Amino acid sequence: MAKHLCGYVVFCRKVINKGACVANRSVNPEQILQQSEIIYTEEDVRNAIAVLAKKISARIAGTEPLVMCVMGGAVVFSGQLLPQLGFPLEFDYVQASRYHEKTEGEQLVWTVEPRDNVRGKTVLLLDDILDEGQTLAAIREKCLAHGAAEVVIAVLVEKDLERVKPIQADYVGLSVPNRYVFGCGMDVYGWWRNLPAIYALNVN
Ligand SMILES: O=P(O)(O)OC[C@H]1O[C@H](OP(=O)(O)OP(=O)(O)O)[C@H](O)[C@@H]1O
Ligand SMILES: Nc1nc2[nH]cnc2c(=O)[nH]1
Repeated sequence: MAKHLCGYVVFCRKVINKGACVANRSVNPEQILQQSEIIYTEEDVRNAIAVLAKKISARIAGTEPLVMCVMGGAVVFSGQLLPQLGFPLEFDYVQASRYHEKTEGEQLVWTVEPRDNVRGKTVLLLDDILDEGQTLAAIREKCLAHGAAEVVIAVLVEKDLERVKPIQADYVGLSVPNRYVFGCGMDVYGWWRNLPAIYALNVN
């Protein structure tokens, strides 16, 4: 059975809790963009992903990994990285959210959890951003609880918080300052995941 979920059509997966995927209409997305600052260009992002693809390939080519996209933020990163991984792999996704179109994290809400296809596999988790680390720590734990042999984590960006996090990524494309960032899959109040560059929100 097909379900419509946040613009994606999802076949035959149990949807635990339909996440809030509606953009905040009380903000003006054009104004937000004008008031923000570009911190990485499209070319910076492309170069960073090419470097990540080489490093990841050197580590997991030959393991026939299960690559898991953390929806929805990692959709752009996954889409750009996957064609550069030149070895056999399987693909799946999970969905968990704790920002809910806001700029501060709250409790993690699961929409699609990892399932038994992770058993015995090298799982490559792809996410757009590692910020406080709570999201990826929870996903990794569930993958291991379902019997994953190992979990390798790659993120497009990591936020520099200057404090210890509950999880470390194995591969980080770009480092971002401690500001709310968007573009390349990352939203700002539910908008602008489609931007090819990375921006930082200016707070007045
Ligand atoms: O390291 P953390 O502080 O836990 O934050 C990182 C998470 O935040 C974002 O997801 P979000 O909750 O915004 O959901 P989304 O993927 O739907 O944007 C992002 O995609 C990461 O998964
Ligand atoms: N879009 C976006 N999502 C996040 N999730 C955690 N931190 C961030 C951030 O800075 N930007």
